[in-house]
Amino acid sequence: MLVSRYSKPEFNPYENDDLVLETPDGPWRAPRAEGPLSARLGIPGSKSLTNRELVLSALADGPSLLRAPLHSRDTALMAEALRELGTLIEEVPGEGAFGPDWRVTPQELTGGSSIDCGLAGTVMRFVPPVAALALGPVAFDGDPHARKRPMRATIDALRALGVDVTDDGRGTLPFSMYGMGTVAGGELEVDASESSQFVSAFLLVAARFENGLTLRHTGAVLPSLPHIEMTIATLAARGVEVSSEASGTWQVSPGPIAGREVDIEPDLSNAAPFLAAALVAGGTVTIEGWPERTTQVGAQLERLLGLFGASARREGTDLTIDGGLGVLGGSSLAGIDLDLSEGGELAPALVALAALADGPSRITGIGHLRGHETDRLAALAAELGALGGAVTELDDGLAIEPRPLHGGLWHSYGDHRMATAGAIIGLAVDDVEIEDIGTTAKTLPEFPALWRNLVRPQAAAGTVSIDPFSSGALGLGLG
Ligand SMILES: O=C(O)C1=C[C@@H](OP(=O)(O)O)[C@@H](O)[C@H](O)C1
Ligand SMILES: C=C(OP(=O)(O)O)C(=O)O
Repeated sequence: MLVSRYSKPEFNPYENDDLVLETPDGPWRAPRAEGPLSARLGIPGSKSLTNRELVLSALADGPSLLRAPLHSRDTALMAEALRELGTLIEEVPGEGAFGPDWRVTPQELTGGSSIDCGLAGTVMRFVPPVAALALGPVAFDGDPHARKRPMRATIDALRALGVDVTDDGRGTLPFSMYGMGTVAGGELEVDASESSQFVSAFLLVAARFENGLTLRHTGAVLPSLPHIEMTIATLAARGVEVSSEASGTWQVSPGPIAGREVDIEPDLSNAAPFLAAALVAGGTVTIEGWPERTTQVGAQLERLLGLFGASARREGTDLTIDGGLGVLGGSSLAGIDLDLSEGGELAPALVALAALADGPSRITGIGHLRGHETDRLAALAAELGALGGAVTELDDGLAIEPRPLHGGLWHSYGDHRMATAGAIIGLAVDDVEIEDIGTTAKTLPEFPALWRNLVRPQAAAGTVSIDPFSSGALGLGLG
């Protein structure tokens, strides 16, 4: 089995001592908020956009430049997977505050490789259809828990397209396939009820199939629709039109995928714990570089945090969430009743807030979170329960009864969003320790440092204020 831990590339993108990456050996004591926040920060690039643009760049008819991409374990794994298939991906100096740009030069795709998917859904779902266009065998495996994530839809779809796949019948990693160098395409049925990524994966490569693709989703539910919209938008920007004549059906004509220069937006879902912190500690948190228009589901945070009682304001490219007095200052958080099927990746942060609210909450439409980095419904219920909370698993979600919480060890299950949910609780509850905070490197290696800055009291004002990334404070240390 391939098991890799993420380690930052040799370059040090940060000229700011506040952003030294922390990788504690033992549990990480979650900082307690000591007063209302007045924080301002930038967030590294979107995982979902970076990994889509890497895939599309590898399939394109010319070179691409990804500006300010995310540098994290999931994107490093994607870059490595595409390199394994022959793509040239180089780091080049750029303007981004969190690492270099990526120049991608597509090459003929070649097999004869092993792909480490880590725990990255985007790698395990997006890369196999690309490998179908390579000539030769390609093996896929990942972390121990990755072997529990649903992959049957990928395996079945590859076979339906005529690709030879060898697996053990469990519908998970590991499996291997034999790419024939070309795929005819045509009609394809996919049950994407367990993950929208099964749809995105085949749409991303479909223009390279000889006959294009008509893909029909057959399952009863389809989660994370904005992520499919994101796939369609990234394709459109490269000249590939995806049409949809009926709900759950998409058509892609064969044709070239254009190389392009693209600015990667900040990861708005990774902004969730930072914005949520304003409701817990009180005061304001401002995220810089918030896009005016985006397909990222994190854009819904303005509305979703409003349900708990926050107010939001946009000034230029800043989004500010104002948590008023916050839980710690004595204001109450409203309980919520929410169908979150569109934005399941926001659930851990929202569940943490719900556990600190004044009334009960129900978050539904997220049964598919059982197939995420861990079974997030079970993990959230267990970890909040262990701190004195009362969280009940529903068929497709969670019911949360706020209770007084106490400190304790919060397990991360190798899941970045479990770790950051624990950090939200730790703002308000003494002695919360996060087991394996390093797992945040999956999408945000800077999390521990950014979080510490967030809650660091500002001596003079008695509030915290961080501004490490504005006005070019972070230059690249690349010569
Ligand atoms: O396509 C993508 O980039 C993603 C789609 C969603 O997956 P699911 O549909 O499996 O929830 C989301 O939760 C995940 O974080 C990223
Ligand atoms: C579900 C997630 O990730 P993945 O891309 O591994 O599916 C997530 O980041 O919340």
